[in-house]
Amino acid sequence: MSKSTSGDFTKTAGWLDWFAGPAKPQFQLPAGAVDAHCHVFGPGAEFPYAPERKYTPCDASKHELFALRDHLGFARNVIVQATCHGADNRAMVDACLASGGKARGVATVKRSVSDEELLQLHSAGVRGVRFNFVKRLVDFTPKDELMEIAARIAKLGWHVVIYFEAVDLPELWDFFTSLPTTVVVDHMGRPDIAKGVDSAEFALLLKFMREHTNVWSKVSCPERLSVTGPKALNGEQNAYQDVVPFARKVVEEFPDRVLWGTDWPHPNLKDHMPDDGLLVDFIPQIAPTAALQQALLVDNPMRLYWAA
Ligand SMILES: O=C(O)c1cc(C(=O)O)oc(=O)c1
Repeated sequence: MSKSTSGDFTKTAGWLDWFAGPAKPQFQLPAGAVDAHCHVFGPGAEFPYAPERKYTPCDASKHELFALRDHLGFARNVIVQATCHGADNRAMVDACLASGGKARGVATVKRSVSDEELLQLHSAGVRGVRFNFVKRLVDFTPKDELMEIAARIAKLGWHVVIYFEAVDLPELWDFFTSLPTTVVVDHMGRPDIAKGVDSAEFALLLKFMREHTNVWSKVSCPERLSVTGPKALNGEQNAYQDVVPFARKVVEEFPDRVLWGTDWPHPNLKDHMPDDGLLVDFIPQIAPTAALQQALLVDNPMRLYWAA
């Protein structure tokens, strides 16, 4: 049965709901593992979707997120503000506050945010802001506005999460490299997997991380990036083979600056909805040793999100 969208909302046509009844992962997560990229959607009746949104999802509540966390064996979540909520952080903040210290957040704010609001976000567990440059998700925000926000949140010890597509990195380079904080790239900067791991496009992401030691990357979303699969469905233990060389390269070269997350509830997937249990089983393909797994899943996210 299709999942609902509550309140006065109708799901975007063709919307794929998150996978019900995920498998128990075969991969045993290390103790204290963090799902460092996931979202909550609404519920729309309680936390309305933003008027400026580009899609309307099915509801995906904090209760469902926490149940998934426990089922998969994660200890903690980092809840990233989804663009369907714009700069209204209430659903994300509510989830952080209800988590009993098991969730931190990444917010979206406008230049008009007050210092007091930033402090309230901090005490709810927010430790970063997200700047989004994916044109199908958001309208353009002037760079001077973003830089002003970055300077303000730097004082709180927060970082900036950036979401962009690989083809846009050259034009965003100067802006990204002048950010005054730790900078976390979402989903490896969305490389075009069909171009191969030796492409000039992916080389630019590696250069970005090599030359700028404040830059981290999430090695997440193989289900979004993969062209040839196989899909994380029906017990598949070797999913998304074409993404493995990309993520493994980043994990092995920058073991102290990588994060992993489910991306649940997987907004805007068009082809299939992965089984999140099998997505967890993808991790040892890209982080093959216990030391790499400990850094990726525990030490790095704890340093970035739970240091203070
Ligand atoms: O590729 C996407 O559609 C997507 C969207 C969002 C969001 O709407 O916030 O977040 C993500 O991490 C990925």
